Amino acid sequence: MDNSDSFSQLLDWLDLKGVAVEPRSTPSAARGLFAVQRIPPSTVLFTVPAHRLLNCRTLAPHYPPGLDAVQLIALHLSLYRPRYPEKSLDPLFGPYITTLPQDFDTHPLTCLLRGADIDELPPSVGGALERLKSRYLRDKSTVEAYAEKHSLSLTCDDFLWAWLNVNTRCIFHRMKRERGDADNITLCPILDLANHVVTGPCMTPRKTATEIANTAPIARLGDAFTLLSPDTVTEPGTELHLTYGAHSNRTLFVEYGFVIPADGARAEVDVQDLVETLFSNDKKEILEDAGYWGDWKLDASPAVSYRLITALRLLHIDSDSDLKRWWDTVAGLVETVSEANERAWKQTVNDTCSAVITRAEKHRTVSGWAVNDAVRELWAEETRVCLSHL
Ligand SMILES: C[S@@+](CC[C@H](N)C(=O)[O-])C[C@H]1O[C@@H](n2cnc3c(N)ncnc32)[C@H](O)[C@@H]1O
Repeated sequence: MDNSDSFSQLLDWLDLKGVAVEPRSTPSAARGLFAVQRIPPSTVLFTVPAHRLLNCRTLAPHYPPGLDAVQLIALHLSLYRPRYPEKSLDPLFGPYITTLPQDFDTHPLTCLLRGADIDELPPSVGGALERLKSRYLRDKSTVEAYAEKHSLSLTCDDFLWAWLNVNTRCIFHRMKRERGDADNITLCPILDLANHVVTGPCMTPRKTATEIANTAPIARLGDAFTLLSPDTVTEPGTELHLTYGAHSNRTLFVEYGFVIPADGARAEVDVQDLVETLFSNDKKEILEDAGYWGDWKLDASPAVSYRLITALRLLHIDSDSDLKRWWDTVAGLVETVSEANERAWKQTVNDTCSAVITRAEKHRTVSGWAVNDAVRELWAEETRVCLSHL
């Protein structure tokens, strides 16, 4: 939003006056939301009426059926992407769409699609980014087929911009009867200018009546969205944050394109790619049957995830009687298989940590990603976590 008028036009469109927050530039996150006055604890910052939220209910009346919420919102945004410095021509949500980021050139998905080398990322990060790319390509092909059927004109570049807006800016909002429905999302003006923090004072959405009743909204367009200030006093000039979730840096990087520096991050390493090669097919099948295949992590506390311990205990079993004891550990009937087995899996953790550190050493220089610093931090985090285990 280069044009400082855009925010006041947004407030006019939302029919909001005296809002105690405004967007300002930040050194590391483009824009953020800042207090313009002293704000008492847990104060209503603003309420966005249901018809100004961009979601499956507010868009459904304007499109034939056939798309899920992500696809529908992304389609709508891509049809009305502003040609900066021109405003969005959308008669429905133009003043809001005009405030969206101009591009996502530094987002890892954009870098990957433009040819960045996935091997420069830690393997678990690369795997997560490949999965994000698959989600994107699936949505893109669904929306392209829909657009062709309904004679709508789309470009790839605009769809990527739109899809990344949805992926990085949507928030949970109850739209459907089931709480777990993936369509329970919305874009919400103003709120989507808030950056993420892990801990500390945070704004929170006020629970809607629908959410409290645990049902679908009664109103056709769903509920309004009210944002509350943190539960402590906010001084003027302070940045107001949201917490996007208890995400690892891997998830923050892949989904949102940033990482939290060492001291604030929930540091963890996923060692599946190194550990899975150690297993025979038979043992892999046992782990799959037991529900313990994959999602094997270490953190810097230093802790080894229970899933990884369980898998490594099985790795070091070579008799039927020990296998029976292993099943007993899974069932919670005994604590361990044997002392020797405990020593063996701990040694495998050590060996794995050494391998992770050696691998990270080889990736000191990274060049292909617009967010090279973030990539370096991901490698450094792998080293830190693994050193804490040695
Ligand atoms: C919901 S938007 C927040 C507003 C955004 N900064 C803007 O300028 O429009 C989410 C995006 O903000 C950035 N972001 C959020 N929290 C951040 C943080 N703690 N550090 C760096 N960037 C952050 C990331 O680019 C993320 O994809």
